[in-house]
Amino acid sequence: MLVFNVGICQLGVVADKQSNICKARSMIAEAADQGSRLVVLPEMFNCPYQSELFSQYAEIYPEGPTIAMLAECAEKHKVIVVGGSIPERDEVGNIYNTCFIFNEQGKLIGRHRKVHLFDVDIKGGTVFQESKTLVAGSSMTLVDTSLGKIGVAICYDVRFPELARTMVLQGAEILVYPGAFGPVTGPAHWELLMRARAVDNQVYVIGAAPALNAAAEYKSYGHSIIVDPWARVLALANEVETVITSKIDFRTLNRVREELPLLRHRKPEVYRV
Ligand SMILES: NC(=O)CCC(=O)C(=O)O
Repeated sequence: MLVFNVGICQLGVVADKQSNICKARSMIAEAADQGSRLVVLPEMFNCPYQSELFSQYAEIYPEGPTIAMLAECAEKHKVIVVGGSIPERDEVGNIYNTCFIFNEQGKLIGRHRKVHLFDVDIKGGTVFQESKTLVAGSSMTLVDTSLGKIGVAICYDVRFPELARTMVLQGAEILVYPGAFGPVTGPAHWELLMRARAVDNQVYVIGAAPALNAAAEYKSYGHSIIVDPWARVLALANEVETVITSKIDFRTLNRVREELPLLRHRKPEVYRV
């Protein structure tokens, strides 16, 4: 499909898992009512973004109320749902930061386990250690959909341009990043990184964040964003709970790649370390 709408549900995550699920359900409906064919949720949308809580909110595929809600909403509204992320427990008890992706029939078509865990200690700023409770994923996630090929990665994964480039070289036309930047790196880097991945790779980029919850321990920067292959910002939220939408038009992607053929001008033989 050449032209269609996409939507982001920038929901305010609270401690009550059931409330988060209900909120996601109604915001997916709202995005679908506004004409979105692809709906994206934020990182860790069913639980507060705190390492010590991930185990308590985790679900094992295909069980679990969050996973069931995503599948139901995709089928009911006939949309592709990129289900942000939730803590996922595997059969041996490891927990991952995982995005489940469902097609319009409510069928699971992809699952991305965050590859780069957010372990940082920014002096005077953010201290976070996902690896205290999470295990990293080890593969790239590209899904074939009725709208085209979509690459999915999660938040801190956006800082690794090699991942984006590899997905694009394998045909991704849209890169989707559920995320949750904080108040320190958010203003400095969130929009910059989303636009950088778009201009580097001449793709659409979608970054979906939770709304700011002033009572939460980890405060999301919000600012969900949709960027086109020329790095133009098509839609940008502030920090409050909202649904944002925009049109995606693959004729723009084709024109940008034709006029400025970056991907064809690459010289990988020069870039070896
Ligand atoms: N949830 C995350 O991965 C946060 C990443 C982040 O804030 C960053 O600056 O990178």
